[in-house]
Amino acid sequence: MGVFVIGDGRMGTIIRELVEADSSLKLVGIVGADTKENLRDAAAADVAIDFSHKDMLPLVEAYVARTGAALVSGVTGYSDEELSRVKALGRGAAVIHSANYSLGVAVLRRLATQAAEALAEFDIEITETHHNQKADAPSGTAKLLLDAVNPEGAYEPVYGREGMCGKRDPREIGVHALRGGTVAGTHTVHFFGPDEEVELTHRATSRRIFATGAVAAAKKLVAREPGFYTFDELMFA
Ligand SMILES: NC(=O)C1=CN([C@@H]2O[C@H](COP(=O)(O)OP(=O)(O)OC[C@H]3O[C@@H](n4cnc5c(N)ncnc54)[C@H](OP(=O)(O)O)[C@@H]3O)[C@@H](O)[C@H]2O)C=CC1
Ligand SMILES: O=C(O)C1=N[C@H](C(=O)O)C[C@H](O)C1
Repeated sequence: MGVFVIGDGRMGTIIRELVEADSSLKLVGIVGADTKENLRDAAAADVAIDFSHKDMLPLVEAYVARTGAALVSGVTGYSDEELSRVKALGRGAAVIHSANYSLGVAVLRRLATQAAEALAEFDIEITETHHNQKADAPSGTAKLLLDAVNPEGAYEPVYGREGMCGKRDPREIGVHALRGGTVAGTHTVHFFGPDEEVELTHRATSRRIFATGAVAAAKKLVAREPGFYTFDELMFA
């Protein structure tokens, strides 16, 4: 199975190592920011794995449209419009986008939904912590968890608080980003009730878990018909 890796940073480098170490996979190519134009006439692969940057999207769209390669996208920081464009690639190829390819976060998402249903009167806040090189905030995973506890959009997200912001509105969910050091990614969903608190935390101790999950998703995706798939559909169905 031929794999084209898009992005040669922290994630792209690990994915390249995993591909090169797996005898069932063949590295067709890899591009980063300074070599991104190579994607315009790059060789076709069975699957492209994209952990680059939102600004790479037009080149990724062109590559998938030209080659029909399946696409595993892990890029975060997309606008709603850009995310719709990623999903639209599913009309011609098998496509998955997930803000988090770890099995642990897939389970955390389910637990968060269950807790939010059971603790309907509790105040919910989401905190995320990442390394000091992260480009986007809040993390894609924090947004994923926000959707998990707020599937109908009934609550209003509040991104940080400062000044005379007044008492907390029961219909808001605070989302807070911490940045520092080399933290691979920690996410906590807090449920605050009267005299009690529940915290659900996922702590990545290496970004290798995301790369492993993305490669596993790629192997499953290449067997699928064109369409847009979720991580849950591919890995747990
Ligand atoms: N879904 C998941 O499970 C995970 C998702 N991510 C996401 O993956 C993405 C990459 O993360 P990470 O590897 O840590 O980031 P890095 O900054 O280490 O790598 C990003 C890559 O994109 C390139 N790039 C940067 N800016 C641009 C640009 N404007 N146009 C084109 N290419 C660009 C970089 O090139 P150069 O180095 O030359 O700048 C590099 O090749 C992020 O969006 C991150 O949030 C990360 C971990 C897990
Ligand atoms: O940039 C990162 O590092 C990560 N990004 C993803 C996100 O934005 O949720 C996933 C993971 O937390 C690491």
